[in-house]
Amino acid sequence: METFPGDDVREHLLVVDVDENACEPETKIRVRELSKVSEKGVPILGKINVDIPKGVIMGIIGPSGSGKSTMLRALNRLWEPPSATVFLDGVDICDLDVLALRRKVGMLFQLPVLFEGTVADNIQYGPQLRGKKLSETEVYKLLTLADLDSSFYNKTGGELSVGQAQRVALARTLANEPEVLLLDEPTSALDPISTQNIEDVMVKLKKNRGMTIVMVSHSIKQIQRIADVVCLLVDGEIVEVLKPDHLSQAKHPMAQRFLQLGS
Ligand SMILES: Nc1ncnc2c1ncn2[C@@H]1O[C@H](COP(=O)(O)OP(=O)(O)OP(=O)(O)O)[C@@H](O)[C@H]1O
Repeated sequence: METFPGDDVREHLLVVDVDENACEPETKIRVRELSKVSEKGVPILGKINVDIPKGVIMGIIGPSGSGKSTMLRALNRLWEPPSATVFLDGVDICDLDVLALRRKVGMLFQLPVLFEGTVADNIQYGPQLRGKKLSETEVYKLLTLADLDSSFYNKTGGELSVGQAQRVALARTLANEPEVLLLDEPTSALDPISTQNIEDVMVKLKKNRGMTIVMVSHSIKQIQRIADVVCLLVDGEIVEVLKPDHLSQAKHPMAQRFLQLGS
């Protein structure tokens, strides 16, 4: 069996078998002893260990300032993690070309920022950087995948609602054919219908494409709707990894308080 630095912590790992019939689900992202200390010496992340199985939606929840975004950003090197702490398909992500990594591990933020030009220009941008020109049909397919109809093709950012812009940002990310999607509170600025649209797309991407999705959310209800597994972060440490319907069994006192107050 392949071993990784920090694998001696494996027995302490909080691991959930997402599919109870599977012996050991394939790990897409492996995090080992990931720590971060601020420039002033304040601990932000403390020796995080987690295995993210392939083809699941993992929700990350926790109180404000607990390190959720920092952890997420380490997974595609928006924050550069120390070497040998984050592995994609068993390869240290610090050894990968950073742009190639970010194509494989795409990210969507809380507020979508579209480039100038049309929706189609935005969607074609990533592949174009690699010398690939997406055809009109390919752009339409990506629009459909992000739950947008063909009328959006020639619209500009200024003509879109935040929810529509978020779906364009999603289509733009999907144009790079990522294997993993990182989502940092992707629906916190959206109305309930736009939220549901995005959630539906996530579930379809997992089901139809086997996509691995890691989503930071402040909404416990959202996590319960779409996540297969939940990672609970408190003060820079993972205190629980649970199935969403087992959240009420979280033992950590801060976790319990957070869950009681959460919506
Ligand atoms: N570059 C940095 N330098 C100093 N402190 C930082 C830096 N990045 C993050 N922090 C601090 O680290 C802690 C964790 O931040 P992070 O944004 O990861 O938390 P979070 O759980 O995502 O919070 P929120 O839910 O409010 O978005 C916070 O106290 C934040 O102020």
